[in-house]
Amino acid sequence: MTTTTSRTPDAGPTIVQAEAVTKTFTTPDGRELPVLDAISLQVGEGEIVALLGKSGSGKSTLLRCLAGLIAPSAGTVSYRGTPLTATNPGVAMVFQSFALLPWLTVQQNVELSLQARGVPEDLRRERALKAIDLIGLDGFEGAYPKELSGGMRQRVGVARALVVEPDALFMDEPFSALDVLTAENLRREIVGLWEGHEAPVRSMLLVTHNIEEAVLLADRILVLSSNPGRIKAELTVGLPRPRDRRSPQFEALVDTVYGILTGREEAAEAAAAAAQVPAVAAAAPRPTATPLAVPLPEVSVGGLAGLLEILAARGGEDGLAEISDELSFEIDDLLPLVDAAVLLGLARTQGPRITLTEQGREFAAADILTSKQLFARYAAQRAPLVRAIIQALAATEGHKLREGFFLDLLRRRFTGDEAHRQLDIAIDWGRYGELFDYDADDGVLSLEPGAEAAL
Ligand SMILES: Nc1ncnc2c1ncn2[C@@H]1O[C@H](COP(=O)(O)OP(=O)(O)OP(=O)(O)O)[C@@H](O)[C@H]1O
Repeated sequence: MTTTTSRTPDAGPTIVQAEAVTKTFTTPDGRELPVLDAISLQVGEGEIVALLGKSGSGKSTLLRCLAGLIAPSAGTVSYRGTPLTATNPGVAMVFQSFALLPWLTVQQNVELSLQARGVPEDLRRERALKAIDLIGLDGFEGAYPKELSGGMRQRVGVARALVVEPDALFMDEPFSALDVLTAENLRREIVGLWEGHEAPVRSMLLVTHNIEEAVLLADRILVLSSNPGRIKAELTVGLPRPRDRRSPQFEALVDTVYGILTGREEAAEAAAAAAQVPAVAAAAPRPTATPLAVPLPEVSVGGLAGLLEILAARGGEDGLAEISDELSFEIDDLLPLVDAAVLLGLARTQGPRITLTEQGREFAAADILTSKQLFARYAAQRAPLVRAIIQALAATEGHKLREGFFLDLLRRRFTGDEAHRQLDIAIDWGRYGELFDYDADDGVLSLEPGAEAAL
């Protein structure tokens, strides 16, 4: 499937273009992992574009393909009409991790980009000082990264990208390692520089998993779906800047994007309505769902129970924006918890609202023993990895298996770290439901008596 996106209505000529970009990685055991599927997009002069998607949807991979840091498996990336054969010459990057060299001063770090481009020393100095000044680091030219706060280090990251006066500034989660206030300040300053035409760039592409950040900054938002990443939706943000997070239009757009990100559940509801069965049943994984096709959301049982209790206390239904506001979380932080509740049939979502199901109400109100029994049933029936572990242990003499068996299977789809995380979550869920146990000393999983009855 090829997805082509349009451009912001008044964007100028195209700077970077992707045509049917597909990227497949090979996992350590030689399996193919499709991450991007035939993505086409354009970034034009005068626009800020945000790439939004859940963790693992391939946002960073797409950004790196567009920057020419990695080559697509198929499809083309062009810079001003010329297909890339190496690093994109029109792009400078800002990374989440700042990526500064600790043994160089602020000024030397900033000059580095120019040195790499062969700019003579006196011009390097002049341009670096200008960029440092622009981003508010005047007076810190001689400081080393370790002497700076996180926010100041990221300013150096931005100065180092701006100093080359790139056609396109690419930013990969640039604010997510910063505290809330520092991140907000830096966002506003970057938008200020963009609006005032002081930043020497013609376009920006921002990777983020933060919905509000995307709505705050972008002219256009591209939402990526996962497994593999495709462009699921494109939205033009027509709000005037500076944008007010509290305005009804802003909140409505955040809600819309949230609804798109959780569209999976809406599709299930539509299917359920057509089949006249309860939406929860339709939202549950089909019997064919495998642990590789339906990963477990990365949440603990405690976190999940917390969300359900909060919802129960709010009458069983509320808007996710309202819940996250009250808890001072970003709405995105709630997403894995919401995914887990939906996967287990404990809640359903409709656009930006979440509602407890009957099972969810029962679980939230249960005493600890009952909640363990209920959880065991939901996890065994609806969480594919938990189900697969019970079935595999039940089929083995002695009802024991080494973790390596499951890790090998998981590595067919996930990287090593992800495979371990998936198994850790399944063990957390299985232990809580007293379905199986895990001995960390010898890495062996064993079935608890009676666990098969939960299947
Ligand atoms: N070099 C690589 N080799 C193998 N797999 C990779 C490689 N780089 C990324 N992946 C996998 O590709 C998928 C997408 O990763 P990517 O970092 O692009 O997603 P993302 O949307 O940016 O995620 P996040 O928001 O968590 O940073 C993941 O499953 C990841 O493990």
